[in-house]
Amino acid sequence: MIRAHAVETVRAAEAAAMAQLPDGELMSRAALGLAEVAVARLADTEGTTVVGLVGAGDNGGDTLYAVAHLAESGFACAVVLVPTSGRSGVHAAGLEAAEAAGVMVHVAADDGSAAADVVAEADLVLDGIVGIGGRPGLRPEAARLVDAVDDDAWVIAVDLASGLDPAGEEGEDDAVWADETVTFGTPKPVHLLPAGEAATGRLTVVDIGIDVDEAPAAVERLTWDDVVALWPVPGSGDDKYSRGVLGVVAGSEAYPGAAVLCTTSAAEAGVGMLRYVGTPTPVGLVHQAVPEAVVGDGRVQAWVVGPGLDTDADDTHGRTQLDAARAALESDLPVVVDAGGLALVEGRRAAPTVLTPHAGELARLLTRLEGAAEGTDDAPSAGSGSGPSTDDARSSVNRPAGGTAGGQQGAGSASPSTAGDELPARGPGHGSVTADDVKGDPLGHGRRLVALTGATVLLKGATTLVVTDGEPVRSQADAPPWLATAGAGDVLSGVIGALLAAGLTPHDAASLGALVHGVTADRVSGGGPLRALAVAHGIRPTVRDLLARGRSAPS
Ligand SMILES: NC(=O)C1=CN([C@@H]2O[C@H](COP(=O)(O)OP(=O)(O)OC[C@H]3O[C@@H](n4cnc5c(N)ncnc54)[C@H](O)[C@@H]3O)[C@@H](O)[C@H]2O)[C@@H](O)CC1
Ligand SMILES: Nc1ncnc2c1ncn2[C@@H]1O[C@H](COP(=O)(O)OP(=O)(O)O)[C@@H](O)[C@H]1O
Ligand SMILES: [K+]
Repeated sequence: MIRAHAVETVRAAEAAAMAQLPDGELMSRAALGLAEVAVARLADTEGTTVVGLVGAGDNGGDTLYAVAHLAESGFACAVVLVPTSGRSGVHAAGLEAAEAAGVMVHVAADDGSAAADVVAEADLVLDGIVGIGGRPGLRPEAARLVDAVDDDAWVIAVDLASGLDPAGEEGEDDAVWADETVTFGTPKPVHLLPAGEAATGRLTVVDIGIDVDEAPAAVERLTWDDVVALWPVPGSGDDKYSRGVLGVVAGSEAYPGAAVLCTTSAAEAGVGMLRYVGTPTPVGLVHQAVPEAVVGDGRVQAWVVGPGLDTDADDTHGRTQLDAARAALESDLPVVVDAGGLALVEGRRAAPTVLTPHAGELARLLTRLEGAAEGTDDAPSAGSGSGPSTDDARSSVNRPAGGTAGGQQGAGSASPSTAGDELPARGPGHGSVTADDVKGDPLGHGRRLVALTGATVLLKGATTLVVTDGEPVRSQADAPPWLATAGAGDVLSGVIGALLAAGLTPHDAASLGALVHGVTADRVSGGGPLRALAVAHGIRPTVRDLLARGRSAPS
């Protein structure tokens, strides 16, 4: 597991380490580690020239010492001092070390265009403008220098890309876009959260001897090794019931394919037994595609409610299925609620619950529940026409146009959430939340839904966030953009349901499900298009291989 720590935690750990060490030791370790990475990248790129952008704090200090090491190793090195106060504004001892090593020093405040010319010549740029002490955004003098960086230069952000919010909460376009970030001691939240991950580039952690092992993480990311630690592997005393029975209320006459996708992935994830509750068309499809599934209600350990559920159905079969969905939500069993099921959520459930919205669904749910909490009438039901807004141009999440469900051969159409995406944008207004609002602050909006429902909220996207009250946020970015395809969410809900039925906590089931779903998509895609059904069929070999990896790893 990768664990990222909040700035306060890092500063406390640094203070504890510094109390035991000679002055300047931590900075010296940070600078040496940074210089070693820079040397390796210069070798990879056959670069010879280095420029350090140096701000007013210790981030600039790290950079000055690192550039001094690089100059001593024979590279042509310069630094540009960014603060308007010039030399007097930067780390004095670091500047002295750089000059002693023969580094050229340029003061941006004295001659900005000459400094920009120097920056433009560099093969490798060290961004030491600000680190964990930075406020989001770049000042104009810094932004001009950053703009001058050559497109082919390798940009290493020192600790974090300057301009980003270290906490990763606030989105900020005006920031350095790094090829790589060299961070010290431990990753910071910004490195793993959607607001900063893309601008962070490749993440390298340099050990400087601070101890955060016992400190709570702010953000976590499961890795392949966690599959071995968390995946429910049956023992010799198990039977199908003890391994967990999953009930699935999914699919409808309007969207039958979602039932196939969801039950297929639950079966592929190795659930002990599957019960399926649906209307005649998806029942027929599930019989064919997943003969293991038992059709009809019965005792289960967990439910998946909602993929492809038609909450507007008013025929007898549809109403019976909706009754089963509501009964599952009212039960004291763990439930994964996805797509159409989200429209049935009225607030808190006492039992473990995972809500799996994408940005548009989260916007609609918040609008409805917050409207209800305020006693306003601003509470649209699913399918009422208040769909998510158009894509945010800044977002890397290029959701496909809605209504692409025909791409699932033989599986009928996917979930109503997909159809809902075709609906017109709901503009910002009284009490309403838009999909763009959610994309602009995914974590903040996820937390709002957690506060309203007490559930674990899994917010889907290029980076999938799993938010649970009292737990570090889990952030998974394992999938290729090809996974943005109709029905992929139906597959995810089946995997999470299987894990909940086996007894995992909602937080572990959701994040482990997202990891395996994303890794499977990556394998199935192999760099090209994928189908949701192929992802569902890829779950079993992916889990097998991830578990085998653990068995073959040295203890
Ligand atoms: N504390 C420690 O023991 C260690 C700290 N290290 C380095 O020290 C950094 C933290 O240093 P500081 O606390 O001095 O803070 P920073 O160097 O991150 O930044 C603070 C300075 O930047 C200015 N500033 C803030 N936001 C700005 C913005 N948007 N544009 C321009 N200037 C801005 C502030 O006025 C202040 O002068 C870490 O990120 C890391 O690089 C490392 O040397 C490892 C050890
Ligand atoms: N740009 C992207 N990169 C990687 N994965 C993505 C991206 N966009 C969406 N996804 C993933 O694709 C899946 C889409 O699910 P969802 O939107 O619920 O589709 P559907 O409702 O059609 O099943 C989610 O797991 C989501 O995290
Ligand atoms: K930086």
